[in-house]
Amino acid sequence: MMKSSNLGYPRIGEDREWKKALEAFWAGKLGEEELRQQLQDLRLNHLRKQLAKGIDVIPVNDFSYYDHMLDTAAMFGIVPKRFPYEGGVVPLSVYYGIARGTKDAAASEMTKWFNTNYHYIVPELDGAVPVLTENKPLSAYREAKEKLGIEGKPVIVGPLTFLKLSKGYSQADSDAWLSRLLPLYVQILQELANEGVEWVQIDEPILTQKLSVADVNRLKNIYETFAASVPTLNIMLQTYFESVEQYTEIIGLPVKGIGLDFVHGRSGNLSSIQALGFPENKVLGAGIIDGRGIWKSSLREKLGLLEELAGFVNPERILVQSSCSLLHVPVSVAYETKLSTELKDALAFADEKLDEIVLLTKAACRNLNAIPEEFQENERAYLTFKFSKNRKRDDIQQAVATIADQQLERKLPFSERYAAQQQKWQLPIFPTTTIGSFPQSAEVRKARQLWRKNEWSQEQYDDFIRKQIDIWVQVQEEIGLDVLVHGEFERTDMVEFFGEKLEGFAFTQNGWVQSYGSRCVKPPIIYGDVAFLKEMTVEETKYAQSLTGRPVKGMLTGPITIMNWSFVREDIPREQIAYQLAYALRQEVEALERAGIGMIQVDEPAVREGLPLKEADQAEYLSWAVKAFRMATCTVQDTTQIHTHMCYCEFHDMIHSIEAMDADVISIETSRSHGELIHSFEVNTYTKGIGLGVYDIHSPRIPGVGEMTSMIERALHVLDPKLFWINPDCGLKTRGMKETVESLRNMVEATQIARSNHAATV
Ligand SMILES: CN1c2c(nc(N)[nH]c2=O)NC[C@@H]1CNc1ccc(C(=O)N[C@@H](CCC(=O)N[C@@H](CCC(=O)N[C@@H](CCC(=O)O)C(=O)O)C(=O)O)C(=O)O)cc1
Ligand SMILES: N[C@@H](CCS)C(=O)O
Ligand SMILES: [Zn+2]
Repeated sequence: MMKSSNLGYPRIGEDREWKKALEAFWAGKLGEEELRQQLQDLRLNHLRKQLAKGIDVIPVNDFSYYDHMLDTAAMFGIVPKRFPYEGGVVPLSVYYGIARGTKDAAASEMTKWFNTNYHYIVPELDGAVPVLTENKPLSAYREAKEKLGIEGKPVIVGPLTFLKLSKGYSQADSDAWLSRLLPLYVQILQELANEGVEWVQIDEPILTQKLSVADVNRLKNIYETFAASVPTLNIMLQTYFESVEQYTEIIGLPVKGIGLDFVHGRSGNLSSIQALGFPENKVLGAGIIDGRGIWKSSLREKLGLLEELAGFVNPERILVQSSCSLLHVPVSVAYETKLSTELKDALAFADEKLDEIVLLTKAACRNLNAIPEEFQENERAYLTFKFSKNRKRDDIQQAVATIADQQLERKLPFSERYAAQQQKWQLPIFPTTTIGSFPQSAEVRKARQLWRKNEWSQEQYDDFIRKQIDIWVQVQEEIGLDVLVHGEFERTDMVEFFGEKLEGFAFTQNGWVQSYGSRCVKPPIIYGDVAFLKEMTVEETKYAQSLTGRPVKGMLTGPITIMNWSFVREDIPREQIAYQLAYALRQEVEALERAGIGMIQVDEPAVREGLPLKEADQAEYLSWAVKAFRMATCTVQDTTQIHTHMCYCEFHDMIHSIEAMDADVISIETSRSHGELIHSFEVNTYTKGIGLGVYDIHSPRIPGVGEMTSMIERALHVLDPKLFWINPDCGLKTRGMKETVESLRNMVEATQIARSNHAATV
């Protein structure tokens, strides 16, 4: 009999109870015991739900107090030396200190989890002596069994993925590190086996990337060690987000099951199975329901896929499951009351995906060749949406096709137009600026809530936003920043805001997804052709500019970021969606320019995240991503300065594409990654303006002048001082007013020191 399985369930809760509990705890409004109790209630609810839906193999230890990579590091006692830790179970204060920073110690780096908008905390191995501080998977297993009678499947981040995503060690030390970590993993697994655990899911998403010969040997060593140490335990070696590289080596590993993604890695994994078969003695975790998209599956098509797989694997040994953890999708469509029926019927969030898994498993168990009656409603809704006329705008498709064929270039090359811009703006050396958003205080959120509920008129709300702009323009002038921003107070989120104003988007009321820590986003849904309707940002930007003689930067979110941070339609190529967005944004860029705004920032923090995991697909993506950015920005005058911003990602493998975007100035995050990223932008590789992120905005900690000065000095060793700007790592929307002002004052002071140190040389 085929069985149903899940790889992970969203942590945040139906009403973001998780987020609220964490933030109340950090604010001192909830004690540790209460926090633990509330989170346990939530965790058990998630398990109950999966049980009630009929999932046979339910994951445990997929829950976290912040992030699963941080949990794994903490479980091994891997705590950076700058935190007060003397061994044993890592106290919650230290755990959250690593994630968020403390008064005395900077937070650990945070970066994107593969190609998703989820961010993990990067373990710092240097100086650590790993020990097993607690067996978290075992506690989670016991809890599910004792409280709910569930025979859970503990989920663990696999050793190779953990090691490859950690930092603070050299490649040459990889084997030494593995030999330290492996005994701890073995101990965890042995304790699980002794407890009678049936299945363990070991997540190794790193196997979707091409491994070196040495890493393949490490992989073999890891799983051979496990097989020898815990022969009775069924290990499901779980991969996701793409097809696996080195299929032959992977299926040859001595594990009981292998989980493959047949959604995002469908063609690669399927052709591997077709060409090379699948071992008779192994279970196939068939990830056929999209764990990171929101669209309903055609169950008929999925049953066909299962049938195909059953041609290679005995159906008795197939687990029907999601393609990855459901962490990346909202909890349930049930709470949506404002979507059109046609659209709502086409959606499946986590809970609905579990239903799809169960339905498919049942149908497959009965007869793989017969389409059951329960599938009829699914097929009707799926096809109604697929062929809906509400999704097409011929005029947009036409216009985009024409522009995409044009030469998308600024009139002058960078050096000439930058000189013209310098002439126009007369900025000092090392100009200071911020990334766009200022604190989204409780007051700002409250105002928006009142307006949304029609308790405030449009006029009242607009007045309120103008007052915020007044306050912050004045603050920026007082602090002495050179290039100001209006503060983005009118925006819920940098993507949601634009989606709300463009045609082709829909919005959920409760479609929240965890982005990092307690911070969630509500990605819009691009369901149809995208069209510009009316000016989106001109009013507020123009108003801010009217208050000051200093330049105010217009602030837009770029086409690739809007696309990558939305849930997008699957009936046309992503490239076309990007061009439609670029065409719409070009109209906004031109409107800002017409309104007298001479610096325009088009944020693209999500370009890296969209980079295909397979090297062979990357060049094509980068080529149309660059083209989309240029399409949005290339029509401005020479003296109009185009800025862009990127954060929390690796840049080194796409630096030439960033250069090709041809923005005049890029501001990047560097402080959270402790300055490592700056080397990607060294003088010889990157030749345009660079704003260095000199402090971490995700931490409540106020950075000192000294530490920012040394960061600036370090960067000036490798960057051209004439092209150098100074800014925080990212937008300041998550910070309070007091800490923002103090931090920015320190930043300006550090800039003044740098200016006097370098005045003679620039
Ligand atoms: C820059 N980043 C972004 C990413 N992805 C995006 N889509 N957007 C981004 O900005 N990815 C990478 C990084 C991740 N960084 C962040 C930073 C901050 C947040 C964040 O603060 N999220 C907020 C939600 C923002 C929002 O939509 N706010 C609404 C209010 C919604 C709400 O909670 N309403 C309350 C009532 C009001 C109240 O009492 O506060 C309710 O419904 O109960 C708004 O401003 O109106 C968060 O709270 O997590 C995300 C990613
Ligand atoms: N302009 C945005 C960029 C975030 S990546 C902000 O400042 O919040
Ligand atoms: Zn940013």
